[in-house]
Amino acid sequence: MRFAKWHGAGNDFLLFLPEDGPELEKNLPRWAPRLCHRQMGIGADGVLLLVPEGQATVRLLYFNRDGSRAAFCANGSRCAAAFAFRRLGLAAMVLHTDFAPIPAEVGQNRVTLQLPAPQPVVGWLELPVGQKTLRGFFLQVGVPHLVVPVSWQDFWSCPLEEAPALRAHPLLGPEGANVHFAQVVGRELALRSFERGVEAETLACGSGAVAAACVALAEGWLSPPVAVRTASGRVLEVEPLARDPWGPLRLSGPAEPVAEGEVAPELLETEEQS
Ligand SMILES: N[C@@H](CCC[C@H](N)C(=O)O)C(=O)O
Repeated sequence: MRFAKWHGAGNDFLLFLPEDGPELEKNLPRWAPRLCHRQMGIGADGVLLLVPEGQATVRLLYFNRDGSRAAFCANGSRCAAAFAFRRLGLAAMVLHTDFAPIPAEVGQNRVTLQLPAPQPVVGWLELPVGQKTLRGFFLQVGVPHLVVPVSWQDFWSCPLEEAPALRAHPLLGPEGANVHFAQVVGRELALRSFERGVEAETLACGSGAVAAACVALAEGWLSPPVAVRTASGRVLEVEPLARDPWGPLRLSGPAEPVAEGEVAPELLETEEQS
């Protein structure tokens, strides 16, 4: 089975077209944990299946590393658009995600997505975690995000101790949320992300970057466009289409190819890996 690996600001993905392998749509929830395993697989944060539907329309299915399906992955969608440009010759397309139809444009070294307004925007919550109470802003950008403002001296190296408890906090409902620690550094928003379905820190989260940028704009921490520096060092740019920080937005950033190859059939045939 043929695969391609790309990363969007360090958030890495395995990409497939239906012709790459048999019954991918049915099998990917089971195969994703094996393919994405960092030591016993190829290694990735998630898997995408691109199903070309019309002239410039691609249905996009996203699976987290643990095999759970998520409605949207912004960095994955940017990588999918760049991959569709390379394999299908599409420079502009609409990606039909489980969240919404997302127009995407592939430029030189950058992919831009046009996103609908975040919804619902729940707002600030006080979340008890152990002996502490943490404040976080809860909203959806296709998938749920909790944005926690911090002021850490060692922002990039500080362990994300509270992240697992926040990610599954009862106040966030049964699905929990992706958790992002955000700090204004100079004119940028520095962001560290702990993702659902990966259950660990990832080097970037595109929809999380959008969520954090909206909070930064609404709270007056920064003005548009917002440069979001991710843990990979790569920067994502978030720009509202109008003045309203809660309206439709544009997200742009790099999407970089890593490898193409064949998945060893044994990887998919072996017993379940943990
Ligand atoms: N990395 C993503 C978000 C992927 C989905 C997320 N892990 C979830 O299950 O909610 C992005 O770039 O948006």
